[in-house]
Amino acid sequence: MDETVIEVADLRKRYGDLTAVDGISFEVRRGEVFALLGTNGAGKTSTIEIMEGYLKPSGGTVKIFGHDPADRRSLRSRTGLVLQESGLFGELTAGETVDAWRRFTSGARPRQEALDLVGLGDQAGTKVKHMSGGEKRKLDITLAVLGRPELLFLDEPTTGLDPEARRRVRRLVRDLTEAGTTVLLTTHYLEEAQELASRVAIMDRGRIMAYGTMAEVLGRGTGRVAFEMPPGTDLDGLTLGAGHEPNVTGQRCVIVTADPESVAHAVLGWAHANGVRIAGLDVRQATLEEVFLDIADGDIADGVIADGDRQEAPK
Ligand SMILES: Nc1ncnc2c1ncn2[C@@H]1O[C@H](COP(=O)(O)OP(=O)(O)OP(=O)(O)O)[C@@H](O)[C@H]1O
Repeated sequence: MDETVIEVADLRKRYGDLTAVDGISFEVRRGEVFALLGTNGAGKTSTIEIMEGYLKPSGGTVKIFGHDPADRRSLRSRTGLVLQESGLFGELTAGETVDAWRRFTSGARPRQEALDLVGLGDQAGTKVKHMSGGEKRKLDITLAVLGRPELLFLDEPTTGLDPEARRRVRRLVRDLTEAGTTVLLTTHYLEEAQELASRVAIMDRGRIMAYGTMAEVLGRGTGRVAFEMPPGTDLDGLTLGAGHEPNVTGQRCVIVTADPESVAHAVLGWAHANGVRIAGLDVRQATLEEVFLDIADGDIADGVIADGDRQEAPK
């Protein structure tokens, strides 16, 4: 199924003279985790707040399930939000908080099930004001998924959580998407985005600099293929595409490439055909963090990334 849940077209947001969002376009499809990433001040929060219906765009359009996000009434029961700043009441316990939200959430999960989802099962009786920052974050997530939303906005959901709690949230996100929930995720933990997201947009200074499937975006960075070979091996027969120069130090050969899988195939074919025994073959794709840093450093500047069969140049 390839149904569009969020459609953003030529979106702009200006604050006085400052252009925070500079004509961006992307779409989020049903059942995927879409990561919206970016440098500080890139315009992510502005974009998300427009998608959530809290902020008016200066130009362009956003559609959520085909509706204007400002039409909160049509969307409230279908979307869940985890905002950066939570609005919990200190005097209520975790259980009372869930009960209060259950009253105006149709089809809400039972209290215990909701608290167990994020590992707060033992803390139903703890007052919010006595909870740690991470525990409050977990409660925010509980409330966001209470009504089993079709679309979940997770704005830095794991900030302040310990590694075990972050793992639990990752598992929860995977379970939710397996059950058909669409997730729009922002995070500064790029490993987390790489693990969870099927598609990604990376923003810098109001524009989208990289957009596509995770594999397409990772393909923009530089990976490498490295291996050991017997002394005196002749590399002449190893045919690699343009721009791929083997770098040999002693018995070790390193090839820097944006397409490590194709290069590894070529190396294995060459070794097999020439009876060369190679060892320690190491094929490494760029990480999302490396691609992100290239963008932040201005090394990826044109920003045109294929988005599967729908080729689109992000504006
Ligand atoms: N209400 C506002 N009035 C004026 N400028 C604003 C306002 N909100 C955001 N900005 C500016 O717009 C730009 C984009 O901000 P935004 O919060 O959308 O970025 P961000 O990508 O979420 O950043 P971060 O990762 O640091 O949270 C920044 O330069 C910010 O200072």
